[in-house]
Amino acid sequence: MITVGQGFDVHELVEGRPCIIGGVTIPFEKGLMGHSDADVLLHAVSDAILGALGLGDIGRHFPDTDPNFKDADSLKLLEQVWVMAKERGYRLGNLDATIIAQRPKMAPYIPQMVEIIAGALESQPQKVNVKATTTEQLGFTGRGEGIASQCIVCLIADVLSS
Ligand SMILES: Nc1ccn([C@@H]2O[C@H](COP(=O)(O)O)[C@@H](O)[C@H]2O)c(=O)n1
Ligand SMILES: C[C@@]1(CO)OP(=O)(O)OP(=O)(O)OC[C@H]1O
Repeated sequence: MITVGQGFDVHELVEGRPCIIGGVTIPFEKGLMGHSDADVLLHAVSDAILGALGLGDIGRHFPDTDPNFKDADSLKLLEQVWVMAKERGYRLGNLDATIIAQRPKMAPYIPQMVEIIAGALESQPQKVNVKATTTEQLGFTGRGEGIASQCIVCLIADVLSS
């Protein structure tokens, strides 16, 4: 059986916060604002998996009103989401994600992001694709006010036929 899900997230870029994307701390003059560490890519990945499972979104499972998730490591949240997928018998088919940011340049950090996401999903890096695009200086991402990410995921459950 195959199920697919998609995720989308946005976080504001502000001064005085670390810029953590895909589990990688990227040297940059600004960072992402959020209740958690605001890892916009891992949030989109988590939402895509939860969508594929029909389980809502990360805000439902990890509310931003809960002090337990203040400055939470989004990789740990993704690992908890992955437990939900495994409990239902799923493994990763493939995942494709896009980071939408004018700056910083993501390309040097993408291989590390892929390794981190594949590790969290107990899968091979070949099944995880992460890419980046600017918006040609248009819109809130183009003005550097925030960073967005989107992700689509395919999960597979092997069912025995009789
Ligand atoms: N924050 C970003 C945005 C883009 N890239 C890479 O640059 C290439 C060109 O981007 P365009 O928006 O002009 O298509 C793109 O292929 C990305 O690989 C990046 O590293 N970081
Ligand atoms: C992750 C959570 C929880 O700390 O907080 P934020 O970092 O604000 O992120 P958001 O993308 O709004 O998603 C859900 C939240 O509940």
